[in-house]
Amino acid sequence: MAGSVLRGAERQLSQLSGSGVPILLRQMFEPKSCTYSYLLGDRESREAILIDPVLETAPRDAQLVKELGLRLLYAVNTHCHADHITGSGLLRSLLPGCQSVISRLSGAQADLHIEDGDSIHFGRFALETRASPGHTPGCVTFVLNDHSMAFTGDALLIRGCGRTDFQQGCAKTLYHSVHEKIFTLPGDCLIYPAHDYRDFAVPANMRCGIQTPPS
Ligand SMILES: N[C@@H](CCC(=O)N[C@@H](CSS)C(=O)NCC(=O)O)C(=O)O
Ligand SMILES: [Fe+2]
Repeated sequence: MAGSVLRGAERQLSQLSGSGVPILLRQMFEPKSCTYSYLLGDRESREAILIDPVLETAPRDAQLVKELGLRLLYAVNTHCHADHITGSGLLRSLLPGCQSVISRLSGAQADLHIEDGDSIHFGRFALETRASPGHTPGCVTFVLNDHSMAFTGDALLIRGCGRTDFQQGCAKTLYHSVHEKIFTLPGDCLIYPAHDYRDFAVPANMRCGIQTPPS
């Protein structure tokens, strides 16, 4: 049943935003590209946004939006992805009223183009757009209006950052973005990256690889 699939693929995170207003937050994972997508909703108005959806999991995401009784206003991209096709195009077909969003600097097609300083509103909440170029020139970080959460795309990953060797990447630019746009957030701001690359090889090889008992 779809419900059990959804429960396996999503994670319910913090219930309260920093301002004490209850926000709905679901973290969803797409295993092929190791991508996290984030569904954020206002429990009162039921307005919602989805950050970094993936094409293959767009039907799953649309179903979750319906099950939770949400109205998806925006399918938002932190940047023009190189490792997967965005689900925003399919989501706007599956969920009428949903608009696709990406930065103007990305050069990509979308219903809405955003720039540094723009806010995306859903119910009582808003996401502030912070330009955080370096991985790509059009990368942005989305910060919840009370600064309790930040969605960093590939600018800041888990103990690392996005690569800078293609898509007009620049290590120096990314260094400045991370230090000036992300590290300046409050110390208790929760960081939600776009990927979780789990390294299986090094931990296994530290234990002498895969050991099978002698036959
Ligand atoms: N290293 C990745 C390979 C996929 C990849 O290149 N991912 C990008 C983000 S999607 S454009 C990236 O910046 N990765 C960080 C890196 O250090 O490579 C993998 O392990 O699968
Ligand atoms: Fe990327």
